Amino acid sequence: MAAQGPLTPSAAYGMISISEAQAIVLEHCRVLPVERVPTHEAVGMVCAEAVVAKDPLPPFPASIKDGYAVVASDGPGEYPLVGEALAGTSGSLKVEPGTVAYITTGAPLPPGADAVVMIEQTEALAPGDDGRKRVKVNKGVVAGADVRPVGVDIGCGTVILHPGDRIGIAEVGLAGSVGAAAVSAYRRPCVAVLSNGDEIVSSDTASLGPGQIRDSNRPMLLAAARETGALVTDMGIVGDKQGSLEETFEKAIQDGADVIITSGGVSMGARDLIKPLLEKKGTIYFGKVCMKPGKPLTFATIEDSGSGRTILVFALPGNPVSSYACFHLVVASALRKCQGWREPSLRRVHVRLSSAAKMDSGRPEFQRARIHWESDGEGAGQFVAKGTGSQLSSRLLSALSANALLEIPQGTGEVPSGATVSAVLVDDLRHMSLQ
Ligand SMILES: Nc1nc2c(c(=O)[nH]1)N[C@H]1C(S)=C(S)[C@@H](COP(=O)(O)OP(=O)(O)OC[C@H]3O[C@@H](n4cnc5c(N)ncnc54)[C@H](O)[C@@H]3O)O[C@H]1N2
Ligand code: MOO
Repeated sequence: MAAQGPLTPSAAYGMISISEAQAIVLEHCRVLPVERVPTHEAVGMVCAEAVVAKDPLPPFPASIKDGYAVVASDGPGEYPLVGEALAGTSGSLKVEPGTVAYITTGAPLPPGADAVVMIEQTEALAPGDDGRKRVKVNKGVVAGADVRPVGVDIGCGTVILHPGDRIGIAEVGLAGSVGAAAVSAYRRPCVAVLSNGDEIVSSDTASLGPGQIRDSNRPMLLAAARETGALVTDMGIVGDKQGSLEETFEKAIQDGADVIITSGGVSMGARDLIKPLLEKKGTIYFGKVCMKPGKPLTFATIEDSGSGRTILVFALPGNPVSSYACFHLVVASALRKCQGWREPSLRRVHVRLSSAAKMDSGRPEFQRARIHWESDGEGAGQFVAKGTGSQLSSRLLSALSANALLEIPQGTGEVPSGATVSAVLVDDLRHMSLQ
C-alpha cells in the first residue's frame, strides 16, 4: 500500500477494528525455534518437549519424622536400639521385631521396620545389661505411620511438563526432582526498541532545551517487552531523518531482532517517517486502528534475505498512553505467541464501574482503571473498577497503578456508574488492592 504523499504518510490507510488488528498480528506470528535451557532459567518459557519422571520420588520408603523405625505390631514398650538410619546413607541395618533403629526425616526405612514413631513419643533409657542403648516407645503406631511409600510424591513415568505447558517455579522444582537439569523450550524473542522524534531526549537529560521532551516510551516498552519474557535491546532515540531510522532498523535486524518496536512518528505529520520507511523495507498490514488511544498503530513485517527471518514491526503512536495501550492490546499477545503460548490472547473480566465513564463518539476507548475484588460478604462478589483521572493519551499518570483497560464502547453520553463493562487485564491481580 503506498502513502498518498509526503505530507500525509498515514492518509492511505483505512481504519480497521482492534479485533481485526489483533487477528492479523497473531496470524503473522510464528512460534520461535526450540532451545535447551538450564531449567532454572526457563521460568516463564513454554515447554517444547515432555519432561517425564524416570524414577519414583521418594525412590525408597522414607521417614517423615525424626524418631525411631519400628515394627508396628510390637506396640508400646522398651526396645534395644540396633543402629541409626540417617538421611543420605544406606547400610546393612535391619530392624527385627522387638528392636528399634534411630531414624532421621528423609532417611530410608531400614528393612524389617514398617513404621516410624516420632521422637516426642519416646524416651531414651539407660543401656541394658548387654550395654545396648534402649528406647521406650510410649505410643503404638499402625504400619505405614510416618513413612512416605515409594513414589508417593511422583510416580515413575509421571509427566511433569507436557509440550505447551508454561514453566513456573513449581515446574522448575519438579524438573529438578526428576533429573531434568535442562529443558527444551521455545526461544525468547529478541526485541529491539527505539524512540523516534527530534524532540525526544533521554531520561537522564537534567535540564530540557526548548521543545524537548524526556523519553518515557523507550524505557516503558523495554520493560514491558521484558516482562513478557522477551530479550530486549535498546536501540536508543532516533531523530526525524529517514536515513538514521533506516540505519537503526538495519542494525537491529543484523543484531538478530525478531521484533522491532518503535514509538512516535507514525501519524499524519510531514515528519512522521515510520510508515514510509516500512513501505520501503517491508509490508504494512494495517496503519490505522479504530481505538482510543492508539489510532495510528501500524504493523508490518520485514523479510531479512540474509537470515531468511521475518521480522515483526510494531510502530506505536508517540503519545505515551497510546504506546502503553497498544503494547498491552496488540504487542504483548504477539510476543507470547512467538514464545509458544497456547492462548496468547488477552484475559478479560467483567467489572462494575464505580463512576460513570464518558464514551467517545468516534472510537471504542480503553480507559485505564484500577480494579479490585469487592466481596458481598456471602462468598460471592465482583470486580469493581476505579478510574484513574483524566484519560488524555499524553497523560501517562492515567496508567499509574492501573491493572486493567476498561473497554468503553464507542457512543454518545456515558456508561453509568454501576454498569458492568469488560476489562482487559494488564497486570497481575496478585498486586490488586484489597479494599
Ligand atoms: N492531523 C492529525 N494529527 C494527529 C492524528 C490524526 O489523526 N490526524 N492522530 C493523533 C493521534 S490519535 C496520535 S496517538 C498521535 C500519534 O502521533 P505519532 O505517533 O506520530 O507521534 P508523535 O507525533 O511523534 O508524538 C506524539 C506525542 O507524543 C510525544 N512523544 C513521542 N514520543 C515520545 C516518547 N518516546 N516519550 C515521551 N513522549 C513522546 C510527542 O512529543 C508528542 O507530544 O498523533 C496525533 N496527531
Ligand atoms: O489515538 Mo491517539 O493514540 O488518541 O492519542
